[in-house]
Amino acid sequence: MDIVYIRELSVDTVIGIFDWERAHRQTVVMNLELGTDIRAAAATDDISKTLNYKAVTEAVFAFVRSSEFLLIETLAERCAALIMTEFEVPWLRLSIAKPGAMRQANEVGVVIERGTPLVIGAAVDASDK
Ligand SMILES: Nc1nc2c(c(=O)[nH]1)N=C([C@H](O)[C@@H](O)CO)CN2
Repeated sequence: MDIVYIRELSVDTVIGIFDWERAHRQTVVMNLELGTDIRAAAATDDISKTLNYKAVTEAVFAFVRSSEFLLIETLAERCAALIMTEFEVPWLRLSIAKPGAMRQANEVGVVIERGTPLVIGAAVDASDK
């Protein structure tokens, strides 16, 4: 499986369980690893044959910016569903961090993996040997 990735996507949004968090936007930082098969795009040099990271970045940015969830778990799950549905991504790993949410820590957050990794290439069958 190949991966198209987006690192350190920063978005201002309403997120959190406390009153002050409902009143002030905070920055969340996202990392995305998106399972794909890049071979058709590489063979043709054609953007339409790959997972366009610009399109994914813009869609995720717009969704997160307009969201108002309490938990980063909910935000992560909804972003995963959006990406897998709109961009036909079969597998992804996604992290969301809230830098500065905790005085004692540099950042806190969640990492989720969803879907089934793509298997690329012929499987080796032991009975063929
Ligand atoms: N697992 C989680 N724990 C906490 C969350 C969260 O979204 N997921 N949120 C908070 C508060 O909103 C926090 O960010 C403020 O300090 C606490 N724990």
